Parts: sequence; C-alpha cells; structure tokens
Amino acid sequence: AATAARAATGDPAREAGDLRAALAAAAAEITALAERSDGEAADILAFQVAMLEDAALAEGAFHAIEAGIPADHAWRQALAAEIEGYEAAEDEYFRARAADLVDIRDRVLAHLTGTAGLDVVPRGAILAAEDLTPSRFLATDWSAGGAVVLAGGSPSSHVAMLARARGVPMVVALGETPAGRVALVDGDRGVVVVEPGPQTRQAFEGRMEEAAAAGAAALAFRDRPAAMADGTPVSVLINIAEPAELDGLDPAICDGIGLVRTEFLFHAGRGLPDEEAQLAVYARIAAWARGRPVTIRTLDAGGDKPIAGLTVQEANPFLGLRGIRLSLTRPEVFRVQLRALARAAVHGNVKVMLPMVAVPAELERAGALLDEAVADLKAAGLPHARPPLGIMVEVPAAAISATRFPAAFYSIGSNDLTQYTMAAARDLGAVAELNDAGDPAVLALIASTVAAGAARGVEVSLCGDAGADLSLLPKLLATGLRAVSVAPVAVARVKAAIARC
Ligand SMILES: C=C(OP(=O)(O)O)C(=O)O
Repeated sequence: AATAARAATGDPAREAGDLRAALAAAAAEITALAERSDGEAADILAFQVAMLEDAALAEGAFHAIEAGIPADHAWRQALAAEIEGYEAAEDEYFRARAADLVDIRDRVLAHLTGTAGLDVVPRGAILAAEDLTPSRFLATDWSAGGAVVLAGGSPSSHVAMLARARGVPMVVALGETPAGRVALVDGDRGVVVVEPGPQTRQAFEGRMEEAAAAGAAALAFRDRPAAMADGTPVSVLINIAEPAELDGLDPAICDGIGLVRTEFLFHAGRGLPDEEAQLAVYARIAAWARGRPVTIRTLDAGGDKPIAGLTVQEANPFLGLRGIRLSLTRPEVFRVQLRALARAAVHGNVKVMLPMVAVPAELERAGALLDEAVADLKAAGLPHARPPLGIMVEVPAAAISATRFPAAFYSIGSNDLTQYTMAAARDLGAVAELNDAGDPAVLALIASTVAAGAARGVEVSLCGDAGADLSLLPKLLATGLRAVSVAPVAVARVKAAIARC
C-alpha cells in the first residue's frame, strides 16, 4: 500500500477531502480491529486511533495540499518527518512508537490509493491463525514483509502455494499458534521458535544472511536461458495468480507464462466478470509477454476454491464438480471466458488450458464450445484468433492414458496429480507426508505423460509446485521433462539448480 500509485485530481479542495475521508476510514478500521482485540494489541490500536484523531498529525499534510501537493505525497511527507522524530527519540518507548506511525501511514495510504480493504501486514509482524483462506491471503498486503503461522493447513494447500509464490514465509499445521508472543518463523525448515534467546536470534540472522547471499548468487542465472550442465536447454516459464504479479517484472527472465490461474477474476466479489472485463485482463497479460507463450487456464473453481454463485457445497469437493466439469455444466459462464480468450489471442501468443480433464470427451466438448465462440466472433466482426487448446494432466486417468487426448499440449499439474495419486488431500496437514510429489508412483505418471507428449509430438510442461522443489528437479528432468513453470520469485534459483543437473 505504501508504494501503490494514485492519480491526483489537481484540485486542492478535492485532495483535502480525499485525505479527510482516508483518515476517517483508517480510524474506523483500526477502531473495529481494537474492538476485536485485547491486552497489549488493544492498547497499541487505541494509541493508533488517538494519533489519527489528533489534528496535529495531519496538519502539515493539509498545508502541503493547499500549496498544490497531491494528498498521498503530502501525507507521506508529513508522516516521514514525524516518523523520523520518533525514531531519533532517546526514550525506547517513543522509538517503538515509530512502527505504529508507519502502520498508520500505510493504512491511510491504502485508502487514498484505492487498495483499502486490504489488510496491511506491518514489517516484522507474524499473522497467527487457525487457518487462512486463499481469498483472505490475497486481500492482504504483504508488501512490507510479514509471515504466517497456522495451527491447521497443509504445505500443499492453495494458500501455502500463494505464500510461496509471493515469498511470504509460512509455517502450517502447528497444532497451536504462538499468538501474542515474539517468534522467529523459518519457512525453509518449517520451524517456529517462540521467545528465542539471543544466541538463537543471532544464528537465525546468520542464516538469513546466508540465504540472501545464495539468492544473490542465483540471480546471475535469472536473465539467461536455462540449460543443464551438458548444455541441454530447459524452458522455465512462470505461474501467476493475478496480473499484479507482472508489475515491474521483465518478461526476458522467462520463456513465457506456463500458467495463468484465472480464479482471481471471479473472486473480486462483484459477481461473475463479463467478457470485456476478462478480455482487458487477458490482453494485458498476453501483451506483457512480448510474443512468448501465455498459457491461460480456464476457470478452475471448486475443490478448495469455492466461488460464490458458481460452486456448490459437496461432501468430497476435490472429487466433485470442479474445473472443466463445472465449466461444462455452466456453458453460459464458460462461453464468456472462451470468447474473451479468443479475442485476447490477437494481443499475443495465447494458449488455452483446461483443468481437471479426466476423459477425452471433456476436451472434445470444450473444443466444440471454443469453435462456436470463434464462429460467433467472426460473425460479429470482432478481432479474434483460435488459440491452441491443451489440457492440465492432474487426474491420474489422464496421466495414465495421455495419448488418448488430442490436446495441443500437456501441462502436468503436480499438486493435484499428487493428491489424487496418493489419495492425500492437499489441504490436510495430517496427510501432508503422503502428499509427496517425489513418490515413485507420482514420478511414474509424470514420466508416462512426458512419453505421451513425445509420442504425439506435443509439448509437455509441469506447472505444479514440484517444479520449484530443488531436491526434486533432477528426478523430474530424468523423466525427460524439459519445461517447468514456477512462481516468478523462484525463477533464478530454479535456473541455477537446472545448471547443476
Ligand atoms: C498447478 C496446479 O493447479 P492448482 O495448484 O492451481 O490447483 C496443480 O494442481 O499442480
């Protein structure tokens, strides 16, 4: 939130009004939080509300606005001076208040820049909870840092995957959380140290420095094409779950986008997105890649990804009406997405991918609907192209007999393929050990999919989290796999690991 851009109105009266509204909204938000808190947390929040309601805090900002400075800049400048003052204080109590001011600054900025509604996790804070939904995670601004510890959950759940993609340290299935206490979160080892002593802190800081150094060394690989030790090229693509992940990212670091999860469009809480709204997003993503392939997955709702107005409650949601099954039962919704994708195809190298395909008839029916959408667009004179149609291989039935599917490409969804092969739900900590993508049974299905791709002469990539598991990469490449799609933050270290294979 502290860095989001805002378009200034150029009118000091409106800018002042916007700042007043943002101050009031932030105060109301913190008051509501304080009402749900107790102890020290409630005291800190009450202090923040008092600061916000003190007219002196924003006085400098309102003067700057009168002089023509936009509201967000004026507020940032005014707070910078205050924060500096507190940071320089002799008294430890006052120094500690600087963090509260940073929190207040960011909340008000979130309202000014339209990212309000996002919870801002302050620097160094750990979110402790029983569990966390993917949409709640996405509604939180992690740009300042922060970590998550969960009493429940599982390392292969969607929320864990989102945290990995954004580099947010998360430890799950703790049984209980250290709420309200000081802790160190070690996401690499899955360890939380509560009330660490000075030696533990020092050792931890040393490891953080080492990790930063290893990350810096891997960075040298990020901008080059990936190749194994003997020079064999390997494609490294990226996965994204929302277009904001592309902001500031250079497409030259990857060979394209191997997976765009489109669920974010349907989570916005404004009903199902229409064709124009979808087209705008897909076209933007396609154009970003500058000619590189962009594989957009059709809606993969259901399972642990419920969508209001679309999915239904089921006893076994992972085995139910999800992915392509749901799209085929709601053709009026599916058609809108297919039309938007065909229209976006003129903006770049778009490929369309179907999730949860179990039988060839699903691919055939989706292909017929895509053909219909293309014919309608042609009749309406709208620019379009027919994108190649491929499938996710994530149901064992498809992996065992992939050659039966006349798909333009295969993309192995190792997260779901693992849960279905091992019969171990990806969101359940109790069976997390069984949910192992490196199990020989899962690797055998990956190898058979790679062989099917070779037999049919179509591309095979892997877009599940296994692709970024450095200890698993050598085994994946040993199956003949030559394309992986990983979170943007993982590109450098995956390329570095491929070079060691
Ligand atoms: C990439 C995958 O899809 P998702 O994690 O979005 O279900 C997968 O199952 O491996």
